[in-house]
Amino acid sequence: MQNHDSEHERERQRVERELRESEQRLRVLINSTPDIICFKDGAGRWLEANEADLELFALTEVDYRGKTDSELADDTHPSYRQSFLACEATDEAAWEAGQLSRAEEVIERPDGVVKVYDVIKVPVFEPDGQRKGLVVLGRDITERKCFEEALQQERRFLQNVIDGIDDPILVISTEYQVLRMNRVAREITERSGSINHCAACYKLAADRQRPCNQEERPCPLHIVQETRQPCKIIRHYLAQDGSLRQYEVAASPLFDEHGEVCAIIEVSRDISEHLALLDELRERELSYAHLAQHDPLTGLPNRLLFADRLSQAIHTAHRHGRKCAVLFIDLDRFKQINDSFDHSYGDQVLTAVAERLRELFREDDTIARMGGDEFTVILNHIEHDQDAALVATKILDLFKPPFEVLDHSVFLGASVGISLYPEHGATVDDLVRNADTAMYRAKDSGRNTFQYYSRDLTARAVERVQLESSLHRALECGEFLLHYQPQLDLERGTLRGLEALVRWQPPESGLISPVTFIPLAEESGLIIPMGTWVLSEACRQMKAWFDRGLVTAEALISVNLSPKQFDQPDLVALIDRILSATGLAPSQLELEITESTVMRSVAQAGSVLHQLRELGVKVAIDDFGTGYSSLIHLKRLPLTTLKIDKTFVSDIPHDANDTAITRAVIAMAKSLSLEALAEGVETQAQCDFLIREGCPHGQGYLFSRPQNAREIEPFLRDRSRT
Ligand SMILES: Nc1nc2c(ncn2[C@@H]2O[C@@H]3COP(=O)(O)O[C@H]4[C@@H](O)[C@H](n5cnc6c(=O)[nH]c(N)nc65)O[C@@H]4COP(=O)(O)O[C@H]3[C@H]2O)c(=O)[nH]1
Repeated sequence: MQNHDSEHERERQRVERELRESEQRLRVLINSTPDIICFKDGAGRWLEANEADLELFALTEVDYRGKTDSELADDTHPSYRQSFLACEATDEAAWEAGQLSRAEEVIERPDGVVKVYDVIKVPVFEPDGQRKGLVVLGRDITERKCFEEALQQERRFLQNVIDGIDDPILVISTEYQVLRMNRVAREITERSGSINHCAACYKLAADRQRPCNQEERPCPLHIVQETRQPCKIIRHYLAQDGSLRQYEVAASPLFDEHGEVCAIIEVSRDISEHLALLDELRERELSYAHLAQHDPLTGLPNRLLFADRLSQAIHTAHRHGRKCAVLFIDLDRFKQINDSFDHSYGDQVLTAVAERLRELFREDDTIARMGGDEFTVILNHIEHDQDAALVATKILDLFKPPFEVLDHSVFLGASVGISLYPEHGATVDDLVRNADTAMYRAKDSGRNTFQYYSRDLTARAVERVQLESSLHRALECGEFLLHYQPQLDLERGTLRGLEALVRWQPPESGLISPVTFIPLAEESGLIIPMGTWVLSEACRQMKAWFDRGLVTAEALISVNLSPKQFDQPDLVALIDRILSATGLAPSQLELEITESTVMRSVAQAGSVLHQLRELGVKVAIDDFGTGYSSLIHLKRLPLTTLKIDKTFVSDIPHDANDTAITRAVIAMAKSLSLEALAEGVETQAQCDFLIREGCPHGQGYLFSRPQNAREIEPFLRDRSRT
């Protein structure tokens, strides 16, 4: 029994020793950690705490065991009070949660140091649910918290800085993700309904489902990634009020630690106002420039701008070896109007005059008001001296109808002075002064007229202007007629055909030669209607002669075509229409075109000639030998006849040169399989020479002068018998 007791005692002592040792090991263990560890019982009384915990709460010298937090709060320095009470509250929360809970607890120490602990509380229950004990583990996170706080502060500071900028700022990752934005950018995205600030930039800024592609919408992210340099682009946005806003988007790269672009900073600035201001300034500048160079009353260029334009016109004319003209216009009777009515009435009359003048001129002509009732005009590209007179006449015609101003009909006239570059001056001042002098001469010579600075030009221009207006009348009144000159087979004396030659028979004078009026008709464009009439009349007459048996089916009617006629775009169609209308066979029509007309543009002429040949019409080269035809070109063109110019024929067979040329032309015609026809055959000697040299055809006074249709008929009758 005693043995049993002592054994029991030894066993107890061993267990006690082991327990102590285990407790010591446990204590060493829990004391070896810097974390705080505490065990409480179900009523919140401290059972055990490690050294870290005791030191934290300055409990090393306090008998803490069996005391609650509230009791310890009374036993320790008052600065701990708040921490103990807070701890008690979080203990309770852990009990109620019934499971591990975690929270940060702040402990303010008597030395003023504030510690933050990350505290885990694990409640332990009895099987019947009674509270058994609470394990409290805490880690000092004061340093981390300080670091995080500093970081937060830094972030807040930076955010405040970018929020303080009034332009929207976005930081965008290379994955298009908006990483950060400032206040303005946030407000804009909120206003536009894109609340998700972390959305992709294309969704946020452009409401797109995929990244912008460079063509539709330039992407600063792409540009910066490619160039690694900052870039600027302009973007247009429709604002909520419907106005179009323009933003300048400046993007800069953000590099990572490897030097790679990891994001961009995009700063957008609304430059709409700035641009509008620039536009306004530009417009204002333009309007100042306009005011400085224009007459405020009529809006026409003023003296200053006129001088500038004239100097340009002189320069251009000089460079291209062309002419230009200055017209100086002074209103007749304007002073009377100004004196009879008030000045504002006079102003309105001047405005009306400016309006009429403006309508008359082409875009590249300048019309200016020099002051008072004086206007000037610059005519660029004057081809002939007389062209300026035609314009002056049109200006004078402008003044024929009265000006209706404020219920009054005002009759005005004008005097026009003309100076030409380079004949009448090489500078702005010379040309204006001389046009002015000419204008005074026009006033002296009875007003409502024009004068050139040089008198002989005026005389010629007047004649030309009159001739041109008479030509118009001639066409309207049917004053043109045709003469016909026979063309013969030189050897047999039979009729080859007839050349139609136009004449003008004005009622008040004798016949006028085409040499006088054809060039003018050509210049004024009148040649087109006139030429059409000649063609129709010649074809009609030829058909009539054919129908009456005066000419054979092989006989031709030759009609001259001037360069402008040849250039008509519908020439081939016109001839086709005339042939159909008159019933003449195409093979009976021969068109005469001068060498120079064809040589201007061989390619174009070739195409027209081919079309004419396809129609069945013959084509003769007129005045052959006077131009500079290249044989190669002649060979390529579908011609039928070469007409040897009468200047060569007139001196054969005496003149050695002309004889040689005529001989060569006949030989050339043969080698090109063309028919040669000599013009201006006046003597039998000429005719014999031509026959000897093998020229098959000719025309000239030797056989017949050109005569009207009725007069030529006996010749036709005679020849058709031969
Ligand atoms: N010295 C002399 N002259 C002779 C002789 N035989 C004829 N002539 C003249 O020589 C000119 C020949 O016409 P052209 O070379 O086509 O030259 C024509 C032609 O280029 C042009 N022309 C005439 N009628 C028309 C026409 O209807 N339309 C076009 N576009 N031009 C025409 O006017 C030019 C002159 O015509 P015309 O005054 O009728 O002058 C005609 C004719 O009268 C002669 O033996 N000796």
